[in-house]
Amino acid sequence: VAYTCETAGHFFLYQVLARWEKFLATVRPSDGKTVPVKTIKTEFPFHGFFENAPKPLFKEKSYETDMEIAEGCFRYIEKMFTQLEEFRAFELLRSGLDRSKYLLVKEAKIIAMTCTHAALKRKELVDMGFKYDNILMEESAQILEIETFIPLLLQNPQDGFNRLKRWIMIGDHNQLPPVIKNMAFQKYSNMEQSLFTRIVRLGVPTVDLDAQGRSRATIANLYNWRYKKLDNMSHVGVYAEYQKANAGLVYDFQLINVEDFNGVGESEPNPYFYQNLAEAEYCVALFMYMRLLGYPAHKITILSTYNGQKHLIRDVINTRCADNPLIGRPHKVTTVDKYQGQQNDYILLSLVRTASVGHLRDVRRLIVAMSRARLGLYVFARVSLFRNCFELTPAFNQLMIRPQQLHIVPHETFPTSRLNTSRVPNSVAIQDMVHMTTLVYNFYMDKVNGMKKEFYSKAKLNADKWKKPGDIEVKDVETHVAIHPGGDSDESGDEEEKEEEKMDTE
Ligand SMILES: Nc1ncnc2c1ncn2[C@@H]1O[C@H](COP(=O)(O)OP(=O)(O)OP(=O)(O)O)[C@@H](O)[C@H]1O
Repeated sequence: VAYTCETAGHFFLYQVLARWEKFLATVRPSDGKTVPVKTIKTEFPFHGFFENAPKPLFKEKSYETDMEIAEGCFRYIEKMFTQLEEFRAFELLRSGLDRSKYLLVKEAKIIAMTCTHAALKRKELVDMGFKYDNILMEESAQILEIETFIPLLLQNPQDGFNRLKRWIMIGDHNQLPPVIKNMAFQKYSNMEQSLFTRIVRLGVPTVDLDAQGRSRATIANLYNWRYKKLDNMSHVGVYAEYQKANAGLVYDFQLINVEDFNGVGESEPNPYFYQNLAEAEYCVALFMYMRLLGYPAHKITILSTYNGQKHLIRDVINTRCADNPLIGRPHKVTTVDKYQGQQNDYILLSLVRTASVGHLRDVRRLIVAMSRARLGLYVFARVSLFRNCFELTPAFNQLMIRPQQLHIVPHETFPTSRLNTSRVPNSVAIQDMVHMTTLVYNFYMDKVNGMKKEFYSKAKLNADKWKKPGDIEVKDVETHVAIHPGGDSDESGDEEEKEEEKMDTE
């Protein structure tokens, strides 16, 4: 009770402010009389508090200067109590929700929320007296036109005017639009057109990004044709990670043809739930291969263009490698649509379909898929199907310049010092999915056997070194010996202890 913000408030009022006002009454000149400079120093009531301040506190040269110092000191004290007053609400508001609401309305300078949250909580926010001047809307080409307006209406007008001053929309109409499940609404009412896209189509001036800083230049070529002007930022050609090749792989991007496995290509166990087992196995095999070479799992993402395939790939991973500490899981296994706005160093992409192109025919989906990788993009697909799709040709023409079999560099480990531009003399072309899975299995067994061998030879070495009790020589101690037999003031001492101390200070 003694140390609450409330008591601090009373203390300020009755002890601090009262003293300050008394001080002012003494030192302020009245009726044209002058007050001696010295009076400020002698009457100042907070000498004790400013004990640690550089001395002397008052210069005693002019009345104005010393008065300014005194007022500065008081402002310092006053600020502390003002802050305590601001925290006072937290003594009363006990639940996390109440506290966050208080912060939201009174303190927060920047508030982040989704448009869906804004829609759900609109009434609550307006009732709370929520206020804001600027809106920054990210991925606004992916928001329904009607939803775009909700964030603009989270506060009541003041004197008949909306206080909103600025609205910045960031988005890319070349990537995927909002999701409309009903086909009639989507196509015939054109509900999938966002306000952002409408504004762009109407010719409203926009600020266009003219350089990308994510992908290698070679990978950027797969999608930059879709933009008016999209160069590469300078660091993309300069940083070492962009200059080095992808370890164990000949190319930085490749389209890998996947034929039927046991006579099956795409399958549709439920309506619109497309799967392709051969591609799923191939993707996972490449992931396992990369992990065995030393690629970190969190740098690899597996994408597919269908939800069904996402589930199948997850199943394959759970069966083959998720519980294996040598391999584990990739950073994410998800759909291209869900991955819009995200990126990773290496993307393995499964296009699933083998009978018809399906919804990849929408170039916006292709652009999202091609633009997620920083350093490596490996696309698994039925080449004969996709190469004939007119809409996709600018990307597929480039993909098809390279061989359509995965080319690997055996025995190279991650990270490699090989430059991305250098030629690889002894690469191996993978014939098909079965070839890859067999190779990965053998590679895995070799690695495990190698590790076992190393482990046992080390164990043997340790066994050779084993000493019987009494074998250890007692050396003369040269360093300081403590007076007490249990005392340990030895400077050169315990490494572990030093580590602990270091960690403590950090
Ligand atoms: N100025 C910069 N310097 C260094 N790297 C940059 C710079 N700008 C962007 N990048 C790199 O590019 C990546 C992509 O940037 P960002 O996520 O802002 O793009 P975006 O336009 O939101 O992409 P998308 O919407 O397609 O996902 C960043 O993660 C960063 O690695």
